[in-house]
Amino acid sequence: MSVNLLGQRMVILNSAEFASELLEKRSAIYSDRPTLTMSGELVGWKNSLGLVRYNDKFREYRRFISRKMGTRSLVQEFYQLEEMETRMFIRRVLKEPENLVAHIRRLLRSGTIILKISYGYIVKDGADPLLDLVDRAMVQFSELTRPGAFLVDVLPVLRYLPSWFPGAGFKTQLASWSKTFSDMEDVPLDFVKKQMQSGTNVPNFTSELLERENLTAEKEVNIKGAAGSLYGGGADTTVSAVYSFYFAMMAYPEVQQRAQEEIDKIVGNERFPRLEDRDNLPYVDALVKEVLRFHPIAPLGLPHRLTRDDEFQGYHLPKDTLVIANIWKFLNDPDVYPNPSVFDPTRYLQTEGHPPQRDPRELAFGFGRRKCPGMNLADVSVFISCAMSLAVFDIRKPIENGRVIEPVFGALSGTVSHPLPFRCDIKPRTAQARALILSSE
Ligand code: HEM
Repeated sequence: MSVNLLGQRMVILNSAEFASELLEKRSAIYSDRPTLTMSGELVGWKNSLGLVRYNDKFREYRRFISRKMGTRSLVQEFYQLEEMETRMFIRRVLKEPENLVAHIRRLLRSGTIILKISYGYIVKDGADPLLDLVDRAMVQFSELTRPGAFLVDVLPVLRYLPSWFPGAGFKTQLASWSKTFSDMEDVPLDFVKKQMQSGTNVPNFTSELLERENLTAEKEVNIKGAAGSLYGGGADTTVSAVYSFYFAMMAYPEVQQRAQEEIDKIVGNERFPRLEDRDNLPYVDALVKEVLRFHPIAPLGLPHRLTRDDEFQGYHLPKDTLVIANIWKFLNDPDVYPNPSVFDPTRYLQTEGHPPQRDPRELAFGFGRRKCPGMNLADVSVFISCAMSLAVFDIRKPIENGRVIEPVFGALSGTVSHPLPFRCDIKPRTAQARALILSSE
């Protein structure tokens, strides 16, 4: 489908095969990003990987990140951290099950994990200045990129007009937004440098690059940009996945039960499941795939910009076209995933006469050279959150005035889509499960 929005040509791909043909096989010309005047040019987010143009900076960022988490075996370095932090998460859920989202955010968004990986920073209990800063920056980013929020994105000329001019009022707040963005990159970088000088640094993404790379001013800018991008990309996405997992378990008790039976049989009840157990837990593994399909977290991915004219199946695509992959549609295609609205992990299990359905991870993380660089880490985070939760909790529909409340799934729109808030009843499965959770104290 092709639309023209005030002179900007956009092509929306509604077939996974087309996405692969164009964004993957012709990646060399389909990997640029659009220019966003407000958030990108004026506030500074153009230095964050998701918005970086397809150039040397892009290649350097990707190289930095791929060396740290580009393969499944590389992310094994984070297994222990993931398991430890997820145990803390489980304990918080036990103590305050009604604050489920807040706990998921603390684990995955508010970055106990990502801030440790990127900067070796340990988030303090209660108010934490760095956490507060990066969180503020992320909230501002989603405000700044809300479609239609700023006229200057449509009429870039407004950036040159005084703030009293109609439509240019954004200028009064610009300085404060830009400062939040630059602080988000500078404050943690200074933290790492100080830790390195004082010999108290816990090795991390930033310190390893500062040590290894031949440091020039430009390199340093790229290192802090790449580290900030990890937070930007990883903050909200995995939160959404784990939250929709809790919804699915409440709505599909038979799936929950089968996954728990598998864990009981393979892992037992004396310890939590570990990431090394994954190969022996095919149903839980399939369940994680279904979590990524059931609620597409990035329903339209991020737009790819075409850098020269192209022809495809008789159509002409002019240079500068924004090409959008309709990931939501790919993951809900009834020809690939029959009864797509049903949460069913058995789709991915091979049975007599039934080959497994396509692994949703091939679609959910985008395409070509812009494919999500955090996908291996995300996959590990989502798996361990699901497996540990299943091992110790029963997740049930809430009961109000003696009546079971039937769950209705809804999701918010946005670049990153979150499930609408829902209530669920979370209890330890057994006294032994409760003791296991508390033993992690
Ligand atoms: C389940 C979780 C996640 C999903 C579904 C997801 C999905 C995506 C998608 C669809 C894109 C756009 C790809 C494209 O343009 O074709 C993307 C980009 C990106 N993601 Fe993720 N992501 C997830 C988790 C993460 C994590 C944990 C990190 C960081 C550790 C991360 C970092 C990024 C970055 C930096 C980009 C921009 C890449 C670029 O423009 O070159 N993501 N992600």
